[in-house]
Amino acid sequence: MEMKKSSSILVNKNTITSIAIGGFDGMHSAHQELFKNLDENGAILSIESGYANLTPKRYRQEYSIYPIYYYVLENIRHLEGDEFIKLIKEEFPNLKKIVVGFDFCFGKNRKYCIEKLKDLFNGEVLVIDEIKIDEIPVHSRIIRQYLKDGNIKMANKLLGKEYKLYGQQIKGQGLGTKSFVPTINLKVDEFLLPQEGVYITKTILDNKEYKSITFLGHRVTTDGSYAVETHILDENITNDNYTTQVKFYEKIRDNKKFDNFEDLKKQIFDDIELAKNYFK
Ligand SMILES: Cc1cc2nc3c(=O)[nH]c(=O)nc-3n(C[C@H](O)[C@H](O)[C@H](O)COP(=O)(O)O)c2cc1C
Ligand SMILES: Nc1ncnc2c1ncn2[C@@H]1O[C@H](COP(=O)(O)OP(=O)(O)OP(=O)(O)O)[C@@H](O)[C@H]1O
Repeated sequence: MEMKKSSSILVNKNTITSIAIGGFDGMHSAHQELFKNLDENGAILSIESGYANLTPKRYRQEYSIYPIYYYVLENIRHLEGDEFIKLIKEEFPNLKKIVVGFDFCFGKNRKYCIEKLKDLFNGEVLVIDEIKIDEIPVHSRIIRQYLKDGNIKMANKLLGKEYKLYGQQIKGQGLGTKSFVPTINLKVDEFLLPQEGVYITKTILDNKEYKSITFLGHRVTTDGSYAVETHILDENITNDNYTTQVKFYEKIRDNKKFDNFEDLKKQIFDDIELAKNYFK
């Protein structure tokens, strides 16, 4: 199906004939399976719990061609089952089909689930069985845990893409260029930060992608403060104040305290060699 990405603000809800419902933090491979079952006038109904940190709300549309409509859980959680369905029918008057996963529940105390949805909705309800990859069920909470454990490979496998976060460039200690290597220091809000350590990454500056290596953690060797720092391989990038994106590929080691700057510097150059070989 050849379709352009559509933003929910540009799409009239009257044209929508199918929706997928859920939280959709991560827009991971199981979520994408749901979206495959939407028709060409499909939409995503994303229920905001406030906990999303894999793809915070304003970054989610990037991962689907279907327009995303957001509902705040706090505002709808008190609804009884029939009230919830009534609301959806009012919002999308031409709705014919609802796509949800096997564990979808809704309404007050989440007491209404698939059977109730089929009873209450006078259209098609398509239920997707639990999607697993290598026997591991695909869920946002499981992906979060892999990231917290530094297991980027598994997180990416379940995501169906590289985990990517957005950050704002900030000033560092000013030590990097002088004593080690130049780095872009980032302030990251909203996104889950993987475990402390050194990672093979790609960094996107103004829509251009660069091979990079990224350190996340407390700078235990220098000032002890928490930092997210990216060093771009192969190129000399002057620090321009672009919103920066970092895509994670693999963790190469834990954060470590070094006895002196010289040892840390040696280690950083070894890390850089490893990263260069990874991308060969
Ligand atoms: C690839 C790489 C690996 C790093 N590894 C560590 C580390 O293991 N331990 C540590 O304390 N700091 C580590 N750092 C952070 C350095 O301490 C940091 O770059 C230095 O303090 C300069 O900071 P600045 O950019 O704020 O001036 C690493 C930095 C890079 C780029
Ligand atoms: N592995 C899966 N297989 C099939 N459907 C799924 C799967 N994971 C989520 N869904 C469905 O996708 C929609 C969005 O669900 P939700 O946002 O709760 O995803 P989740 O990844 O399970 O999140 P969490 O881990 O926070 O519960 C729901 O309709 C849900 O039933």
